[in-house]
Amino acid sequence: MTEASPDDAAPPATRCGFVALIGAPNVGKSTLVNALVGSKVTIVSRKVQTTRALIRGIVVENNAQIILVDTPGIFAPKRRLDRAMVSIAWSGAHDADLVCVLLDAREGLDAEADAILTKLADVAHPKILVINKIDLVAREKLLALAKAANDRMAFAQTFMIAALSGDGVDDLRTTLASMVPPGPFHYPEDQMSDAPIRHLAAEITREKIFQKLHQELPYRSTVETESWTERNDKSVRIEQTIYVERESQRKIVLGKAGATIKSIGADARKEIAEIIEQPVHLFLFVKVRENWGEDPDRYREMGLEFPTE
Ligand SMILES: Nc1nc2c(ncn2[C@@H]2O[C@H](COP(=O)(O)OP(=O)(O)OP(=O)(O)O)[C@@H](O)[C@H]2O)c(=O)[nH]1
Repeated sequence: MTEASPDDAAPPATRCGFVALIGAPNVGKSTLVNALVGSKVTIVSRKVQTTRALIRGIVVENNAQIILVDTPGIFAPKRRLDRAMVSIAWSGAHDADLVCVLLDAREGLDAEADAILTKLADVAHPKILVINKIDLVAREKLLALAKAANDRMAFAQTFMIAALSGDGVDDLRTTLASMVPPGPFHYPEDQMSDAPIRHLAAEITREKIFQKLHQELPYRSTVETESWTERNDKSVRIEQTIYVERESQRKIVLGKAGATIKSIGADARKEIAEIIEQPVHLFLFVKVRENWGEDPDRYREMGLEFPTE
């Protein structure tokens, strides 16, 4: 009879860690989170700075749980809201086990990328260079960019990917899984995102406002889920408020005879219903709140600290 070695009895070794994605606005962080997770967890938009709060995607790969911290694009902060976004981005980088630095293959080491690399010198965690949007540039240019970035800063690894098509994303996922530290999973295995579903539903409505209104306005609006009621027939009644800063903006969101808000609501309802796999009744209200950008409560709702400076 052979005796079982202690190893046979031990559970399989797991790994778990936080990976911060850092990069200039529009570099493709949200697209990458979605590609790594394999399901839509954060909103993606052609406009810059759509990601306000710290939304995580969670990936399980080869006995490892990778918790992705999708930070807002880093940029020179002027308004209070912008400063809150920048400060949360950097706290994400310092708290994470690994940092993925994203560069846009087309933009290369432009002023924004350069500022990020300078700031990253203070972050002690291993850094991985991810050059995204490789579908848009020639191979020689990519190699030159990889070299220039590595000359500038020591990266543990360099990846060239196209987050949109998924090219190179599997390799990156496998590498991240091997690099996060050993430890138990922080979240149940089937969880994709810890963004509360109410928050995700508000993000979806905000995404629809972006899509319908191609102007400055969406940056001046915020959406909150006020109530979420499960009904006996398995449907959900959701009430959301869209805050804008001025009456003129409220009129734009409503549209002629309410046409714009109706169409925003119809699109948002459909997508929320698909995600929660339940019928949804969505009620949208538009309220004017002057200077909501200076109201601490609105920040709390978005999961941001209110900067006091
Ligand atoms: N051609 C191409 N476009 C991409 C790729 N990845 C992302 N994009 C596009 O780049 C734009 C910005 O992507 P996002 O994922 O919203 O960028 P982000 O960095 O999260 O932006 P912020 O939230 O504003 O910081 C979108 O139009 C994407 O479709 C890629 O691999 N190739």
